[in-house]
Amino acid sequence: MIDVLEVNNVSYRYQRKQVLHDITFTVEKGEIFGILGPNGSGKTTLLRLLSKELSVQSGSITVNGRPLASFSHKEWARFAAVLPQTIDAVFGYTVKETVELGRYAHQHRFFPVWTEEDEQAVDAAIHEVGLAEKAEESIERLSGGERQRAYLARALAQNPELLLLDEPTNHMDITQQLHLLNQLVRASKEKKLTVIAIFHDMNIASLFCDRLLMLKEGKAVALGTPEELMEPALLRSVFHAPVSRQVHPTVSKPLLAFLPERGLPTAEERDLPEHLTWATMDDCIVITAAKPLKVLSSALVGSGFQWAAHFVNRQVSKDYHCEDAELEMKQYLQKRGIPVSSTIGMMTAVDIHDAVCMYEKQDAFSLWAVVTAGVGNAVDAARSWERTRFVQKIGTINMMIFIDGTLTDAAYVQAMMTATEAKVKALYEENVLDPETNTHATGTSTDCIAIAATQTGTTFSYAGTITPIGKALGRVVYEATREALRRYRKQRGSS
Ligand SMILES: Nc1ncnc2c1ncn2[C@@H]1O[C@H](COP(=O)(O)OP(=O)(O)OP(=O)(O)O)[C@@H](O)[C@H]1O
Repeated sequence: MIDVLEVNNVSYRYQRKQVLHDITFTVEKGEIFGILGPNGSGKTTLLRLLSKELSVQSGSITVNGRPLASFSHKEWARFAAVLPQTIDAVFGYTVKETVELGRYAHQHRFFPVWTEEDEQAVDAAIHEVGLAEKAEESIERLSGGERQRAYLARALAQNPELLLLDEPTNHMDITQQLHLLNQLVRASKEKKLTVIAIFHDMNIASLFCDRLLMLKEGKAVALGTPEELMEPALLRSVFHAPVSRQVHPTVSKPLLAFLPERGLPTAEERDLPEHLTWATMDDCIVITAAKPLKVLSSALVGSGFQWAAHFVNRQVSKDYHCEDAELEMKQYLQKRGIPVSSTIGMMTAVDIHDAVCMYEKQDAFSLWAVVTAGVGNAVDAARSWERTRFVQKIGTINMMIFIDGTLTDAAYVQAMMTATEAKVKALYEENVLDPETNTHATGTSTDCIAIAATQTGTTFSYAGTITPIGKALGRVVYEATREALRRYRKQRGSS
C-alpha cells in the first residue's frame, strides 16, 4: 500500500491555546479515513492543516513524499479538494456556475480556455450529487442540504486525488447521506480517490470508513479500523456517554447505541404480574406489557432481537395451511388492532385454553413462563436425519418466558439453552416418543420460544443452568411443559 499522506508529530496552537498535540498517522491511497472526536477536540484544525489553510507550526506533513508546504497553490488545488464545514454562498451564481469554479485549478493561468473536459467534469459532478435538475437554479435558493451537495460537486469537479471533507453529510437527509457516502466508497475503490473526512455520526463513520482516528482534547487517543475503535470503554472515556456495541444486521461492521438516562424501575415495574396483562380471546392469548420488553425469539412474527409489548399465541385449525404464514399472521394481527411492529406472534393448533402459566419470584428478579404443548409432531433431534417423509400434525410447543431484569446478549442465548434443556427433560419424563423412530422425542418440529426481559433492575450476565435465572427458568419451564403435556393428552384422551 502507498501512503499518500504522512503526518508526523504535528502540534498546533492558536495564540496561546495549544489545540493539537503530537499527532501522527498515515493515510493510504484510496483509503476512506475518518476523523472523530467531541466538539473542540481539534478535528477541524487538523483538517485545516491538511488542506494547507493553516501552516504547520511543529512536526511535519508530507504528501506523496513531498512536504505539504512545497506545493504551489495551483498544484495543491489540482491535487486536493476541500469541503469545509461552512461556506458562504456566492450569491448570484447558479449551481452550475458554482461547480464550474472547481475547474479553476485546471485552467491555464494566462489563457483560460473552457474545454470539453471541463464541461464533462462539471456535468458528471452535478449528476453525482443528484442536482442535475437544479443546475440552473440560483445557489441561494437551494436548501441547506442541496447547497452542501452543490459544494461537494464543486470539489468533485476538481477531479482531485485527495478529498478533505468536514462533516460532509451535514444537513443531508438519510437518502442523500447514503447516496453520497456510497459514491465516495465507489470513487475510492475505482479511481483510488483518497478521502479524509470528519464525522460526528459514529455509525456512519463505522459503516463507510476503512480506518478512523479518534481525537480527544487535541490528542490522538485511538487509531484503527472501525472494529478496533468502536469499543464501548473507549467511547465512554472520550464522549462521557453510556454506549453499547451492537451488530449490523447485514454488514460485518459494529454499530453503536447511545443509551439515554433511565430512572430506576418502580416497585410495580419490577413485579411481572403488575407489568403484564393477560387476555384470552376465542382463538388467541394476548399478553400485553405495560412497557416494551427486549425479546429474543424464534416466533413467526418478531423473530430475532426485538422490542415488543404484545405477545400473541394464536390457535389455528389443525389443517391450517398457508403459503406465506408470516404475512397471513400479520394480517390477522392487524385485523385485531394488535400493532405488528411491536408484537411477538406464534401459532399453535393446540387448544390455547390449555396454556400453563408458572411464576417464580425471587429477591433480584421474577420470572413468568407461559407454555402451550402438543406433541403430534414430536421429533428426536438426534434421529430426525433418518426421516424421509414428514406429515405435519397438530402439536407444537410454544414457550414465552418473561423476566424482570436486565439480560446481556449472552444471558438471552443461555436462557434459550436452559429453557430448551428443561423442555427436553419434561418430554423425557412424560415419555413422549418420536413416532417414526420410537425413541425419546426432544421437541417438535415447529417449537417456538421467546425470552422477554424488562431490561430494568439487576443485570444478569448469564442464565445458564446453575445461575439464579437459569435455576428458576429450568424449574418453571420443566414444570409448565409437563403440565401442558398432561392437559394436551387429557384433551385428546390419550395416555
Ligand atoms: N481561529 C481560532 N482561534 C482561536 N481558537 C480557535 C480557533 N479555531 C478553533 N479554536 C479552538 O481550537 C479548539 C479546537 O477547535 P476545532 O474547531 O479544531 O475543534 P473540532 O473538533 O473541529 O470541533 P467541532 O466538533 O465543534 O467542530 C477549540 O477549543 C476552539 O475553540
